[in-house]
Amino acid sequence: MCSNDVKQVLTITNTNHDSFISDIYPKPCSPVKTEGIPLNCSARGVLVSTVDCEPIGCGFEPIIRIPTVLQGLDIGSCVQKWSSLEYLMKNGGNKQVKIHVSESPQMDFINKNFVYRSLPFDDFVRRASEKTHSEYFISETENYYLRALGDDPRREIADIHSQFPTLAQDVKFPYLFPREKFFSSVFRIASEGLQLWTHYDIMDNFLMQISGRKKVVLFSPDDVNYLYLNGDKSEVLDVDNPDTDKFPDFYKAQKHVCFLEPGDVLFIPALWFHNVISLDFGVAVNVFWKHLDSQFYDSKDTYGNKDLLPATRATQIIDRAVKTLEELPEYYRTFYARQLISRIEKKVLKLSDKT
Ligand SMILES: O=C(O)CCC(=O)C(=O)O
Ligand SMILES: [Fe+2]
Repeated sequence: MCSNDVKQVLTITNTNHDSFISDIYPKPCSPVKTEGIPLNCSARGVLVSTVDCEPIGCGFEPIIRIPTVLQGLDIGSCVQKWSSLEYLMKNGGNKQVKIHVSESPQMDFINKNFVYRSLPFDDFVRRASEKTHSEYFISETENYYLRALGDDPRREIADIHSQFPTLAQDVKFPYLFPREKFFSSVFRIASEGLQLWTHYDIMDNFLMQISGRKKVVLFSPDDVNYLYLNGDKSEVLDVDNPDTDKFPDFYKAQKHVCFLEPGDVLFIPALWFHNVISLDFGVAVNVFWKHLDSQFYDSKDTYGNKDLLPATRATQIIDRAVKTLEELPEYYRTFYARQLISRIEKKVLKLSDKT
């Protein structure tokens, strides 16, 4: 049987930002003015604030835009303090949080094998940290996952400074991107063994692992056709043991794997798929930022998971085209459908006639 090619994610272990930056950006280039990004931003702002490796005006030429584990960054005292459950519970308080609860440790968004419930934050932390529960919703071995939201999720963007101000004092965000591009900071707390569905996000992201270890499997956006997408999620949840009858092309997708320890920061570029397994009970905070000009993003999207506006518009146009093709008899429909597909391949993907 064919299996996926596996690559280790690049890890950068320097503890010093500047030398870390110069490892990645060895080639200074002349500043170029780019809208939205101040010319005088520090070298730290360079790493991930651009797309397609274009020079962005900070005197460095970005050479990578791939997932990277950054070790040795100073992300604050949370790494020491939050290893104590008592500390986390006391300083997180008892505000209600909405959580995912499932019997299976493999949480599946597409088949919805979980329920949403609410608990006070401190009770949730205690339950998520234990393997069997005396109080439970479904069963005494149920699994928990928190993806924190704003207090009024339809209006408010998740930010630990607003929703968990006391705990937020312990966290230093890795501002390797311009501060004004910041979008949200999200608490992620999971039971041991929990596997989170394979999905992509539309913004660049630093996933800060604060306590517990995690295995992350990533896939390049170039492999989208092998990932059996349903919205922004892949139908392939069990990436290490996929159903090959259902997902025969999945083995063609290259896996990029890394293991995160407390204190590690994983850069997940926008559109890179990720599947996350918590090897221990663990706490993470991730920071999303708008690396593109703000006009690309839906301003009403408080979750930060809506596709970019032109992508949404293009999808709607294609849906209309499909509906219009349905007016034709099948013989004609397939003929024109093939032509439309090859038009997109030629004009957008720049594939030649032969490919
Ligand atoms: O670590 C997790 O729980 C999920 C992380 C994630 O999906 C993200 O940072 O975008
Ligand atoms: Fe994500």
